[in-house]
Amino acid sequence: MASSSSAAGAAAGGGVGEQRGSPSTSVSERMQKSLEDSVETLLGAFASAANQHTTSLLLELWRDEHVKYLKKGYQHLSSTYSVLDSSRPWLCYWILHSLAMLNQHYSSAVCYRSIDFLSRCQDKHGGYGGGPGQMPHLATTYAAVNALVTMGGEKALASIDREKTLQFFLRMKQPFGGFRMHDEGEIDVRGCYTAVSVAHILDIMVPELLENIPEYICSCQTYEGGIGGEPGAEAHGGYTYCGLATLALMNRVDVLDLPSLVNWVVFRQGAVEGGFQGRTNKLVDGCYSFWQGGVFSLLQRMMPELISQQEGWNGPLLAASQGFSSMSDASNCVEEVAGDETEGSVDVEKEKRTSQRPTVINQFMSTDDQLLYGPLFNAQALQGYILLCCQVLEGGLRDKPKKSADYYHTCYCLSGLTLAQDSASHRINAPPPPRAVLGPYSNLLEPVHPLCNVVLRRYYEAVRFFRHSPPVASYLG
Ligand SMILES: CC(C)=CCC/C(C)=C/CC/C(C)=C/COP(=O)(O)OP(=O)(O)O
Ligand SMILES: [Zn+2]
Repeated sequence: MASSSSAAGAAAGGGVGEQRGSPSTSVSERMQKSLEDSVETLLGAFASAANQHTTSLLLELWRDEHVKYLKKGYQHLSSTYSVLDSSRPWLCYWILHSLAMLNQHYSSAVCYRSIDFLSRCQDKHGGYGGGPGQMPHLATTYAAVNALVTMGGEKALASIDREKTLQFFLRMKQPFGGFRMHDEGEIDVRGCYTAVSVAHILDIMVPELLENIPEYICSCQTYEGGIGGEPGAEAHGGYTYCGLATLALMNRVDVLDLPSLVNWVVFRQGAVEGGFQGRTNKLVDGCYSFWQGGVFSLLQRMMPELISQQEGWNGPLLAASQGFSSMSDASNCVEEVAGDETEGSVDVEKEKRTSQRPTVINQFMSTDDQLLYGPLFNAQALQGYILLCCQVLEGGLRDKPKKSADYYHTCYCLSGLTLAQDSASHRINAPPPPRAVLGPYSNLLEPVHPLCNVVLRRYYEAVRFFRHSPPVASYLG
């Protein structure tokens, strides 16, 4: 694609063409056709240079190589990445989460060592720094907590000081709704997301933490429709994911102009490559498979809100859900979590009442819950980009061909891959139909929670664990 603002990723059925006021059928049909062609184009290019056997090998996820690459990295965590000395909880998270998506189990020695290391990164006043003794930072706090949730088990989860984490978050909180990333640090939408995602998992979402966040994120939505890092900044996939996920966690996506956001993000998928770019006129990059793919995953779960925001979108958007049931009865939400709550402190009745609205967060309260709508992007083309262009034969995944693999891109390419595979599932946590998985079905990864990006079964374990923990003192006022 080089630097084109690609006509890609449109809703099947052509919502984008209509929204722009152009002759909708021909534009949307052409866009849809171009998306459908993109995997074919990639495969065709490879097939002409290789025999059929090689082509099917290229569509395989090279699990063993990736696992070897990740395990080797984890063994040498302290020495290999001295440039990332202030991001060591990130390395733990990227590697452990990648292994979890690949369904690899860690030895108790690895867990013990990791919990001990992350505990030494935990500041005595709350939050996690980039290494032992370093200043606590919201981003490394998110990474450390997600790494501990990914390992799971009481020792890992109980090592997090919830009370002090909340105190740290409240110290970073600004009255207008933003968060500083660290003491004296920058304020941007990452701060809102990292604080709210962690607060959601730890069950410390107190009202004063959430005050004015929706207004702040709303002020970061740009004329293009995506979300920038701060008011006035350019719309970018990383910040759009952070902003949308934060609001979804708070059930406040109503403050955004969702049709405009959809209009921006559908054009971020490369019509030729199938991968995503982070912003207009930039190159596609494997890591946006998650940041932009995650935006799509969330939008797929907030279609009723989107439809209600713009009349006239019902036709094209509903067409995008072909093959999906139109609306499910959400009343069976929370059964999964509620079933385990009998002796716990969760107000099941309240949960059930709020679950009548199919919000993103409610849709994950039950592993039984239905996905109401199909994806608004070309999930096959994205899988094609990840498998064909981002895998490195020696192990690991990358931004794009000619770049080297690294743990950040390995984590976010795999996170995007699993979301793309799951986007055609009809139920949360149910395996997708074979046609949804590009390449052999053995490519299928463990499902992740699109709001927190941890494997789904560990998300449920952590949510149950913290809901059964005593309320933090700040809660009691
Ligand atoms: C949870 C958490 C901390 C999320 C972070 C989200 C995220 C990835 C933000 C993107 C940051 C950014 C400005 C990248 C642009 O880099 P670039 O100019 O090198 O890339 P580009 O050319 O693709 O825009
Ligand atoms: Zn990248």
